[in-house]
Amino acid sequence: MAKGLLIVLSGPSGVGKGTVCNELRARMPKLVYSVSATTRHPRLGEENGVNYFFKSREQFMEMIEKDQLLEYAEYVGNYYGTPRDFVEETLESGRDIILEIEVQGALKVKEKFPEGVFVFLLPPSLDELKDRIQGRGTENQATIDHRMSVAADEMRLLEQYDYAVVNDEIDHACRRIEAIITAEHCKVRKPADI
Ligand SMILES: Nc1ncnc2c1ncn2[C@@H]1O[C@H](COP(=O)(O)OP(=O)(O)OP(=O)(O)O)[C@@H](O)[C@H]1O
Ligand SMILES: Nc1nc2c(ncn2[C@@H]2O[C@H](COP(=O)(O)O)[C@@H](O)[C@H]2O)c(=O)[nH]1
Repeated sequence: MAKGLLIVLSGPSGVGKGTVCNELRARMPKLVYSVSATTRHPRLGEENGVNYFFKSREQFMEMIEKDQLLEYAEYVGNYYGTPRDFVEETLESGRDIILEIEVQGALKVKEKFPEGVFVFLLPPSLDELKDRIQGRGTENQATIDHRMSVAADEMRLLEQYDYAVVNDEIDHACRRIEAIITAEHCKVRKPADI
């Protein structure tokens, strides 16, 4: 059986990765979502095992030591990582999986899975990015400033991705990503790629 596609959706904080990913999952019910582990505290309404697996630092370090993470990164004071087994089992079963992760982690995934599909989500402008992260109202000003300060560096890594999608309107961004996934499924795979 052919393996599933590993799709990595990345981009700066506040660009709309979570929003676009939720909409994509509604449109593509067979698309599996990778729930990450994090040491960040839950936001209002976030549920353990649904939005994230919320871990203490000690628990997260144990996951690293036991090699349970496909990748992990420290981002603005917290650790985030992708549980390995779930991703590998999903791909083996022929289903597509989407990872919604920041750029350092995405590039580590690329080293391990160069055949993955790496999509960078861009804001229409930096002002709009700031408005979105501020408008979400989930972080304090210091955290927003910190996240914005790393956004410019993150966007410089765009050229390492396969696709760039501007999240101007959610519907447009989703249509573009759906088209990318469809095209990737139609791609002729050379023996060296398999
Ligand atoms: N196309 C869009 N137009 C206007 N607002 C948007 C759009 N996409 C997302 N938003 C809004 O921008 C804010 C940030 O979106 P979201 O939380 O999905 O970003 P994110 O990239 O997942 O952020 P983080 O990396 O910090 O988790 C939310 O309030 C969301 O409703
Ligand atoms: N490298 C990883 N980054 C991840 C993972 N899960 C989420 N993220 C990214 O972290 C930032 C901050 O997330 P937030 O929920 O605190 O706003 C954002 O860019 C996420 O996409 C992961 O497993 N690995």
